[in-house]
Amino acid sequence: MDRPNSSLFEVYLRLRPSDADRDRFLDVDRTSTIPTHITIKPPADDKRKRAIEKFGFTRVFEEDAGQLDLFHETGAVSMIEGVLGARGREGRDGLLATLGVTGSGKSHTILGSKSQRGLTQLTLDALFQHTAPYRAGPENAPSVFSSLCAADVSEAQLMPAARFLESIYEESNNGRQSRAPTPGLESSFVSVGGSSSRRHVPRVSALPQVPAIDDLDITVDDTAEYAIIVSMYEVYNDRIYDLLTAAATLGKMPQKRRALLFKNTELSPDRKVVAGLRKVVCTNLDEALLVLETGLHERRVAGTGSNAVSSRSHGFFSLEVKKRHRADIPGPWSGSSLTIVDLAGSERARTAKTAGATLAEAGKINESLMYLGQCMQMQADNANSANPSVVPFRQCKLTELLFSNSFAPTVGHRPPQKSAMVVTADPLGDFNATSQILRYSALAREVTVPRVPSITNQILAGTAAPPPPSNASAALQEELDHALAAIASLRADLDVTQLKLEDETRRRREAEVSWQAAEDRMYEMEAEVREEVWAEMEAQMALEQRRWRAARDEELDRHDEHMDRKLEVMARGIDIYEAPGADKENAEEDGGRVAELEDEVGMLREKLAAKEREKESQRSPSKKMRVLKTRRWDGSGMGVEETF
Ligand SMILES: Nc1ncnc2c1ncn2[C@@H]1O[C@H](COP(=O)(O)OP(=O)(O)OP(=O)(O)O)[C@@H](O)[C@H]1O
Repeated sequence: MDRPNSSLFEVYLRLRPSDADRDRFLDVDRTSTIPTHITIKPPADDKRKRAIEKFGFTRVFEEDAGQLDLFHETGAVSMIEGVLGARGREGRDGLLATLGVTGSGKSHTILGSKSQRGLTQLTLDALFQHTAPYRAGPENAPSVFSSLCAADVSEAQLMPAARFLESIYEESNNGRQSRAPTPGLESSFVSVGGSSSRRHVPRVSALPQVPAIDDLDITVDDTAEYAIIVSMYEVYNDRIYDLLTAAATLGKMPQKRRALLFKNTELSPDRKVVAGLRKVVCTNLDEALLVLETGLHERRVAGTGSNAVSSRSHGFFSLEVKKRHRADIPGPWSGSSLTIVDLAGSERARTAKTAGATLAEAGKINESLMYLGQCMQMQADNANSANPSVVPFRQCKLTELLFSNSFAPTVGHRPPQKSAMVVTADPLGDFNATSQILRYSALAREVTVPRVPSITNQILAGTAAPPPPSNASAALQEELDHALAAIASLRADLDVTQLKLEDETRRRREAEVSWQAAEDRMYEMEAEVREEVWAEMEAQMALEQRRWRAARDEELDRHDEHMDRKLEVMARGIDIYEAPGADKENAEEDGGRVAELEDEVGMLREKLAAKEREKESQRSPSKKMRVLKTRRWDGSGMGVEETF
């Protein structure tokens, strides 16, 4: 079984020492000087009758391997040289991650323990040691700091480490007037008391100092000057959260954390970056270690059934190395990042004794690790394939963060990131969970030594049937080998499919619930809208009615006035006619005139009566009416009586 020629990730396996009182299920193949293969055999009482499987890695580190072995042999040094960049050249991004079952030693490897430093601390130490003579200094001088801010491509908020650490100290002290001593000087921080958010910021001298890396040979570009910037974030429930911004709000009211985007920015068309992070410019190792401790404190941890302090999020620690040409007028800054990732434990949701939010978290963790598994499997298959398939890394935030920059960019000439994964395993731990991780992370796998099933034993032993001829037995054995290999491969696929199915089922249920809620809300909204429209229509109708009545009344009033004026004129005419002293000669002539007027009055009376009837039928009862009630004509003259 050969390892693939090339893959996106180098994959290392580290075995952790264990004193558990169990059978060992994992053995290292020692046929080569540098071990690269292991075999796992299922427990003797395995009901599923699984075969023995063999897996290949870039290298296997056995239980006695120390932190320095890992540091030297996993390519950490060449990654450091990568971010520093060759003389006159831009650097290359690097990514170092750990993957494994909960409690298998991921955090121990990457972050160390109480007594030992991990790959992160060793990398920081190496970077600060070797860039010391070439660092732009002082990094926090206003001109350097502002040029670093201007050169940032990720919409970040940069802050000098001293200010960042001071702000945390003061804030966590609930506004008490005290200043944090400058980090790096003897004992940076002491216990912070007097508030409900009491916390202890570690003394640098209390952090592990071993192993040391004094004799390291690292190539640095001596024509350049450097600056080192630290940022930390986590992927929690498929969202990216800044750990340093959260740390800076300690002691304040808890705020809703803002999820960040992983994207190409205007200034970063050639690679994706986490946008909007808080980044801390560190001038020395102690500052960087304190920032790391502060971010780690933020990272969510909780006791689960599988490990007392299991990481519930995928933690990312990013070391950005800024570089520019050293000259009287320095050149522009370029930057490369070395990202160190502590992946969450892969305990299965159903085996972890978790509940509520923790169960949901376990679901998300398993989901993202399942997608990671698919990507890892695909990259291993692709490495030796003439027709490589597309690695499906866009399925979740975790795989996007890990894989997006692993391919040559379509814009610019930036080399793709160099990546390494350290898979950790406990050879005396949980066989099912460990074998699953090994299956999808290994660079090569095969079923080499099939377990002979009991029926085969019987056939070969000749107890159940007459012994077949020896060549027939060999053929049968070979056939069984193939069958078992096929079964093992199908089983691996089944595991992945089962996880996928569980995930799909959960998603379907969630979708159904939200669909139902949306439908209910829709009905509610429809009823609300109907009521609103109805009320609006009624109001409009009432308004229109009022307007119409007002217009009608106005019209009637105008008409009444007109009639009144006419009657007045008529009455005045009659008065003139009856005036005393009119001479007799005019009487005859006037008689004719009176007859004419009488006719006209008759006509007007008829008209008035008609109008009156019309008015009666239209007039509103509330309206004050003027009614012409009676008119008398007594033959000796005309009289009009008005009544109201
Ligand atoms: N190589 C090792 N040598 C010594 N101790 C180890 C080693 N690997 C792990 N341990 C110890 O085993 C315990 C569990 O390890 P660790 O916390 O690193 O597991 P983990 O895989 O990170 O778990 P989780 O996923 O829950 O965070 C720790 O006490 C750690 O110190």
